[in-house]
Amino acid sequence: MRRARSRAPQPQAGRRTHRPALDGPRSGASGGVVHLRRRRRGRAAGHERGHEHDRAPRAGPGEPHGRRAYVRVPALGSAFVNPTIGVLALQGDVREHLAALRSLGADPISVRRPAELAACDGLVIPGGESTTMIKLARIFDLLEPLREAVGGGLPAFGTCAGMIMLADRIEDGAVGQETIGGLHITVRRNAFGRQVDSFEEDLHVDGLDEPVRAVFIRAPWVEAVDDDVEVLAQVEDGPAAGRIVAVRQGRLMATSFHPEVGGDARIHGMFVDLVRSS
Ligand SMILES: NC(=O)CC[C@H](N)C(=O)O
Repeated sequence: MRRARSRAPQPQAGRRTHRPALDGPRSGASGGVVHLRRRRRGRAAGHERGHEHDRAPRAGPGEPHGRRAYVRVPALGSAFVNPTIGVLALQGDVREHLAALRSLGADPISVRRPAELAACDGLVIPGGESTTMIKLARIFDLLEPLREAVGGGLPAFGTCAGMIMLADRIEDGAVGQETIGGLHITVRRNAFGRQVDSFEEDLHVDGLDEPVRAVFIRAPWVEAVDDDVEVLAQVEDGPAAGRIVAVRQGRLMATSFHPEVGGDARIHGMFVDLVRSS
């Protein structure tokens, strides 16, 4: 298992640094204005990077006791280039996501502990089995940190079981099945049928010029979306035509299918761009 990263300060261009929290815009070293933004809540909690100077002082008045506040100081004029993107590694096809992210120049890490989650600029929740994944998240004390991180604005991308994990509401879930939530959708679990009903289809995805070969494996579909959710793709053929299978809502993305399978990293590319611009 990879541990939470603990590195010496790095001079690399584009590498993000953490500085004590400051309010409001302020002059940058080269005369430009650097907007210091408060670090997202979910990622401040349980933060355990290794260096004292990476750590912000304890939160000031008005902040919950013990919460550390962080700010991000982007290099002037450049988005951060190699974002650290975690893949929730409790169960499922973690390796395929790590490979896709690596091929895009992101810095992927496996996430099994709160400290690893806190080191992420974005998070992928893989395909697998959502009922198992959610139980393991509880057992590993990750469920609340995940909810706090996603609710606090951490960019997240769920595929198949990962879509279920991000959904606010489930139809046909296991009894009492919980989710991380955050994505304002109702997802229908196993909507296309059983494992033997798995299929592939060329799918047009909003934002991509050419269709993707979408692999559906005992997949959910999106039964309903709130107004703030953008539909990126719908099934084009067959009895399920019109069903919503890819969505975005702010910093959250989800697909019913598995873009991590088949060597086409364009949808991961959309997510990496989302992380870079967040
Ligand atoms: N391929 C998948 O991720 C299947 C999802 C699975 N049916 C679930 O409910 O979690």
